[in-house]
Amino acid sequence: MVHYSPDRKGGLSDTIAAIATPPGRGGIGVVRVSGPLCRQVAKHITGRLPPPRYAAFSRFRDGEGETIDRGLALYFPSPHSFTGEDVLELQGHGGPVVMDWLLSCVLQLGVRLARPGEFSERAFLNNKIDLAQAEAIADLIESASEQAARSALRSLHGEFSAQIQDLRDQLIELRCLVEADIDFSDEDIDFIEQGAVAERLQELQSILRRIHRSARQGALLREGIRVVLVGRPNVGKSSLHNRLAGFEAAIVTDVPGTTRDLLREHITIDGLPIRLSDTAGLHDSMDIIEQEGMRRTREEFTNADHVLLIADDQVGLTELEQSILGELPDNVSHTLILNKIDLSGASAERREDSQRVVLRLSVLTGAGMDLLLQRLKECAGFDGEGEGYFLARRRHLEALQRAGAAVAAAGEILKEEGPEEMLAEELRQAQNALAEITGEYRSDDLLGEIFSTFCIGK
Ligand SMILES: Nc1nc2c(c(=O)[nH]1)N(C=O)[C@@H](CNc1ccc(C(=O)N[C@@H](CCC(=O)O)C(=O)O)cc1)CN2
Ligand SMILES: Nc1nc2c(ncn2[C@@H]2O[C@H](COP(=O)(O)OP(=O)(O)OP(=O)(O)O)[C@@H](O)[C@H]2O)c(=O)[nH]1
Repeated sequence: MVHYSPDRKGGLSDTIAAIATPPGRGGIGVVRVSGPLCRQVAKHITGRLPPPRYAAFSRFRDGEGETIDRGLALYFPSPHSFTGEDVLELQGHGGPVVMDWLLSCVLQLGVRLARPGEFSERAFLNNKIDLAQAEAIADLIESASEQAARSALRSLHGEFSAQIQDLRDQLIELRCLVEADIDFSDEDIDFIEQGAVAERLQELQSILRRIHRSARQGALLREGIRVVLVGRPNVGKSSLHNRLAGFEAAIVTDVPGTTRDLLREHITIDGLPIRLSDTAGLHDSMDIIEQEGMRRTREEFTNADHVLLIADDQVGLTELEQSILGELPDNVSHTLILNKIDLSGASAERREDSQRVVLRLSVLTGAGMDLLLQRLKECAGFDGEGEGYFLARRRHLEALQRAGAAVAAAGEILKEEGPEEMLAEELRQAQNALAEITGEYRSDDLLGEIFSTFCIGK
């Protein structure tokens, strides 16, 4: 991790450059430059200033006049560029040597190397994009599925920000009304009727809930859920893992205790990422390696979102499964899977009692696997529709929750006919929480935290 030391005072007046394309060999590679020195850099390297926003085929030369490469130069004069500053792109042949040479020539002209995320940070500081949009750029680059990418793109286009902004405007309007009422209270002018305020608070609450829901779905697309497979040896954990993962990742044998260590895999079900871990079979064993494996298994399921406890349908639940069920933490949901129905003769089914969901299936034949996929999506709270999501981050969910809590508190104050000043204060809190999402209300620490996780050149 590159240490992030924001120097925002003079930070925006210097010129930065980085290789914008991924490291290694590629068909094309791009060196991107942003800041006031772009014009000079263009003249030095290409011999002229390319016409604004037109790709100009040029010869790139180093300080000695030697040709580095021939490529396209693109010049975007401020403010009509990605960063809002003058931007120059030198698009050459992708290859580490050519790119490094080109970059080092640019850096000799008084330009400094950009920090990770610094181009996006400048776009943010120059009001080209807001914070949620900047985050969406990173999320788009890192998205693991098409659905995740689509959701990130919606945020990048400003749909998420627009909804947040709209909500904020409504909060501000309501707060102004309440504050006007405070200012004129001794003159006995009733600007607002209590019933009307209550109604508007409720409306705001329901919009907040709707946004939170789309954002939570989006966060699931981004982060997924952690699922752990547990069960006694030979019940079919590794087979299930492989079936879910779609390829032979774990070693499957009929010797009990084959899986001695943890196996982790990232899979997606209809776009929902699942971090799956297969664990050592749980049993009372004297083998020191197996005991260590079992200790890790227990550790793994205490950190899980969901546990799939697998048993053999022919055997059913024994004391061991009962004791595992007893060990599961309250906040970890679980499903009991009775496997190998092809041997027991039962048919695939889902049963539910007050304590748990039980699935009967066969990993070998695939019967009942659809029930399991459905169950996993249900546990994640994922509806799989894929439309209308925002690829939100925890930070956004948390801010939405705080805004919701403040609106709820405002409603309480109103109901109990508490002081209007307190009501206005809660509305202000809600408004600030929302402003954190788009970055209008922020700390430098937060910016550092966000942009330092970006890749170089972004
Ligand atoms: N070659 C190249 N491709 C790229 C980028 C880039 O920087 N360079 N991008 C980098 O992420 C993305 C595109 N993002 C961009 C965003 C804004 C502007 C821009 O010039 N905006 C001006 C003009 C807008 C207009 O003409 O409508 C502006 O906002 O004023 C350019 C690229 C993806 N592809
Ligand atoms: N008939 C039948 N056999 C199955 C089924 N699922 C798994 N098996 C078989 O059961 C045996 C054990 O499967 P594994 O997946 O290795 O079991 P495990 O629970 O991971 O075992 P350990 O690694 O020892 O903990 C293998 O021979 C599998 O082919 C099933 O649904 N039906």
